[in-house]
Amino acid sequence: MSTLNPRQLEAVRHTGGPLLVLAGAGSGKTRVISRKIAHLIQSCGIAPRHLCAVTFTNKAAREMKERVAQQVRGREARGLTISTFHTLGLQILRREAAHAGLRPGFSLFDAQDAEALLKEHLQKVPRSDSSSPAIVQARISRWKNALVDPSEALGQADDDYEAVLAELYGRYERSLRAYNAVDFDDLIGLPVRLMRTEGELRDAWQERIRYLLVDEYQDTNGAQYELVRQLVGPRGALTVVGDDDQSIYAWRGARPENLERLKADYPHLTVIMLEQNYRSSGRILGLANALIGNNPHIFEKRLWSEHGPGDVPRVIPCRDEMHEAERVVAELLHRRFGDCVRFGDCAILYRGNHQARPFEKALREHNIPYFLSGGTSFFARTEVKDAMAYLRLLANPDDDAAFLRVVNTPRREIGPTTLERLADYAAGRGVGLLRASTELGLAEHLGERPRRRLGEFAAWLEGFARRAAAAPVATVRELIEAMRYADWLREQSSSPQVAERRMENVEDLLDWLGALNKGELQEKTLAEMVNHLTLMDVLERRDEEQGGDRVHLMTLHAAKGLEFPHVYLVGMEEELLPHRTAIEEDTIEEERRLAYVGITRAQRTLTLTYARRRRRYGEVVDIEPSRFLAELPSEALEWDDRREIPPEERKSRGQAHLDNLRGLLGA
Ligand SMILES: Nc1ncnc2c1ncn2[C@@H]1O[C@H](COP(=O)(O)OP(=O)(O)OP(=O)(O)O)[C@@H](O)[C@H]1O
Ligand SMILES: [Mg+2]
Repeated sequence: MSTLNPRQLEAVRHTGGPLLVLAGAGSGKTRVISRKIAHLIQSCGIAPRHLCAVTFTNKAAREMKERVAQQVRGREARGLTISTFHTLGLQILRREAAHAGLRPGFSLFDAQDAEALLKEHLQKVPRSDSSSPAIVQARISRWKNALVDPSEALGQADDDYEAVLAELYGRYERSLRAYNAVDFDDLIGLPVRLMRTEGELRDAWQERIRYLLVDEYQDTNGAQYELVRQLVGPRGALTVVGDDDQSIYAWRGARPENLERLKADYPHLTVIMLEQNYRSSGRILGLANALIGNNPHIFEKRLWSEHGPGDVPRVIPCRDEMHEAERVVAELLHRRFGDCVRFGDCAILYRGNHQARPFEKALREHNIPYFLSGGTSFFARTEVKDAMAYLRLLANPDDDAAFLRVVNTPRREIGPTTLERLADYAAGRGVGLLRASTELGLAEHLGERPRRRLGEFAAWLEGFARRAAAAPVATVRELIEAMRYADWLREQSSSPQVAERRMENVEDLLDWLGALNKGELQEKTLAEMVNHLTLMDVLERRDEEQGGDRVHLMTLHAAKGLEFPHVYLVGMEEELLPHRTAIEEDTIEEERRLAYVGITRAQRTLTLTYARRRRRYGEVVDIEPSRFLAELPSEALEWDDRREIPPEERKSRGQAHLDNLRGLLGA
């Protein structure tokens, strides 16, 4: 407890009623949570299994576990739950599956699976075919996050289009249930529904979770808010910490007003504000305060720091995105070999994932190790998931999620209604979908044509499965060829080059399988090889996560809650940060908060960069520096490389803005 300031200490010791810690970036909110967990176990005698802490990402959960482990010895912490909302929801659903109408072993559909399901329905519902599955899915997700069910959605629809979407929502839900599957939003929504309708079940969970702590509370959405309320109940054994200035998930239904709503829902709420920042040097903090000062505020906050002023934050203008990447890489090399800074202490943060590419290229060219968070891993690629699903199904005919993934890949004209009836029938018989496809009893539920299509598919696949037992790798190759997967990829991809690259990924997977089969694992069955590959995926990810001395690359959203000694906030440009859609939709404040999150990740140095030209949708366009640069106090920034802009270009579109900035700098 010695390293907590008096307000933090008060927050840790306050266990008598609900508590909100409302404070700016780097003020030790997350530290309060991890210390409080230790306090509740060690001083309040609450058994760890009755404690639950919720964080925003898996990475944050891992870090929190590490922080707690420093306070509480392994044995003492047994049974403690530190997880994301989704993992907590999954844990609840696993226990209460039957109450939620799910059978054990239900599948979890990721966004891709869900979109594929919607695509099928889009072809069936009149007037819906012009919508993209992603847009429909986003709408459904918003409904689910607001705890609106399909019939309510239909009731609320005020035009035809909304009504069509609500209808799609209903069909989507029925399919999910028929497949014994849930999607990500259900992980929160279904537990909430259960707690609302089944008093005993809710009481049991309230008994189980005697104290709940929530980090990054400003980004909870309606469903998550309600889950917290149900779990906590009248006892109010709750600590939440948050910062309204870091609310950056409005687009996913997060509601910073949930901070205010707490006061209404818990009249005895205590609010503690923290004002000392322990993370950043004074100049960096000054920039952050100045920037966020341009947003209106629900709660006024001031942050101060005892650290010295530190290095002056810099701005580096660059010619284009490649130049930007090279400049940053040159800086990194300089830090590494000039200042003996670890690569792992440096982070490159950007608005959108696509911005990572030039950086990856430049880092590779200079042999700088890096770790890209949130990029698409090999095993998350559609084509690799397709091939893996075929492998899984060959190895285990009962793998229903794999069956659903491949039954229409490539297209086999087997519609959602057919699949739902098949799922109903299979559930009644207690067999997997693939087996059910060839059973005679199906005739009572399905017409002749759909039954024939299903039967043909199943027989075709079973033929391969039999041969796979003796010669797994060769058989899988044959299968990929027999279904003309390469042609399907060409049909599905935006260009022949993309299709080719995707086919190469499939080839890579097959090569990998071949190597496994030849190597020490020669005797292994297909099932064992598949499990091995799945495990490799897990291992690879874990390796990435723990990964040595590497530069971090991630989006601003992914950087929330983290800190790095040296931060490069790149692409400080109009239409990038703030993002173009935010400019169009007038949601600049959220973009400003995003920039604030970026700046406040930095501990010792902060470097802002922008490109004056950038390739956008295949065209090179002139770019203006971000308005947020102009909002920063000029005396607090060092402008790099002023010669960068040749005089003849001074009349370019971005010039007015630059002149403005220069004026501020007195240059
Ligand atoms: N009382 C303290 N004494 C020394 N260091 C502290 C203290 N409180 C917090 N810190 C350190 O300050 C840094 C920021 O703390 P923490 O991550 O908990 O802040 P936060 O409020 O959760 O930030 P964010 O809003 O970005 O999530 C951490 O490195 C933490 O260890
Ligand atoms: Mg935090």
